[in-house]
Amino acid sequence: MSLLSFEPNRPLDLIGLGRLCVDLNANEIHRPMEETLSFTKYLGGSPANIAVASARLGLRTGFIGKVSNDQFGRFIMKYLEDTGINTENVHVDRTGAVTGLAFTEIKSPTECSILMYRDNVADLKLEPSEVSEDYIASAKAMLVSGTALAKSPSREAVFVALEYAKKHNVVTLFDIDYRPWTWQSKTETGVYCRLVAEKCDVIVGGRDEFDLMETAVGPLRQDDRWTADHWLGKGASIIVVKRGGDGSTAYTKDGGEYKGSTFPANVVKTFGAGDSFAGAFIYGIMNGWDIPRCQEFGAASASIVVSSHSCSDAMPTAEQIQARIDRFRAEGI
Ligand SMILES: Nc1ncnc2c1ncn2[C@@H]1O[C@H](COP(=O)(O)OP(=O)(O)O)[C@@H](O)[C@H]1O
Ligand SMILES: O=C(O)C[C@@H](O)[C@H](O)C(=O)COP(=O)(O)O
Repeated sequence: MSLLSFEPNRPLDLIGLGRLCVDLNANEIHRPMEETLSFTKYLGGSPANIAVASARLGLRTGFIGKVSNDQFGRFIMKYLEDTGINTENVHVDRTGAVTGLAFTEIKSPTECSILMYRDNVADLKLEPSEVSEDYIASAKAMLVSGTALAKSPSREAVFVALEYAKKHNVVTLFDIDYRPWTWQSKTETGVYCRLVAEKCDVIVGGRDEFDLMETAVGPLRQDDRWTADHWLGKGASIIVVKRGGDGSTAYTKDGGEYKGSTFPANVVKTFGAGDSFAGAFIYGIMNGWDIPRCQEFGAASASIVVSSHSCSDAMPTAEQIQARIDRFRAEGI
């Protein structure tokens, strides 16, 4: 029995839904933000990064979202198009909303932080009526980012998209993607993420993100097995708990439990690990690989991205990831 069943003959493999933003990554690394003078601009936003990863890996990728009607919005649209991501369901805001910005501080390979500017952002203005049922029906899988639930109308747009996905047998993937900015409280986050998690086939998150969903309604357990059993019991097929440099554990509805390790990296910064891991992991499951191979591919991709300055630009091709795996097998580095 396969864990997930992807409809054949759909024009798109994967659709991402959520924020399309801009990352401004500090050029002078190993300095606090206060002393940083210049930044390099990249496409950003977790689901956007995952869509780029997916397209680089050769999946036919589309996106549902909204960008600002300004230079940043046009930069994002062009980047998506240049990367081969279908933008048919990406709307342009007409209300004067802005692009969300993520300034990144790279103090050391282990001390990285993000400062987000997310007031009146275009991505959260996505209206339910702007989500195309036909577009969703044209894909095999849809990835939803938890941050898209932070405010209405984007929140309702996510639920509408999930209804369409269910109706058309589109496999649903949920990246909890907790970003404290734009949420009112952790309880609000946990409650809405729970409502989405119980509708999804695959749930990916850090231990702290699963904690957030659990503590909204119960005690702090921090028990991966409990977490997995809970969400598998609600109907999910695959749960992945990520633990940074300690790797990941995946649990499957057929009773599987798989520990995924990491690859050595010359870490420049730690952000981007999760998005690259998710993109490559999804590529693996869409190719019908077993879970340990998907985790290995995800971890190898993450080791490449954390060794680079950007997230989106650094997303590797399948050949680059395979070369990373081969090198590790041959040389142990
Ligand atoms: N310092 C690191 N070195 C090598 N691989 C890493 C490192 N940090 C994370 N990874 C890889 O990326 C995956 C996801 O990382 P994680 O930090 O948990 O996600 P997120 O960025 O969403 O918080 C990990 O399971 C691991 O495979
Ligand atoms: O998600 C954002 O809006 C910012 C990202 O583009 C950013 O670079 C990042 O934090 C990546 O997230 P991660 O992969 O979960 O570390």
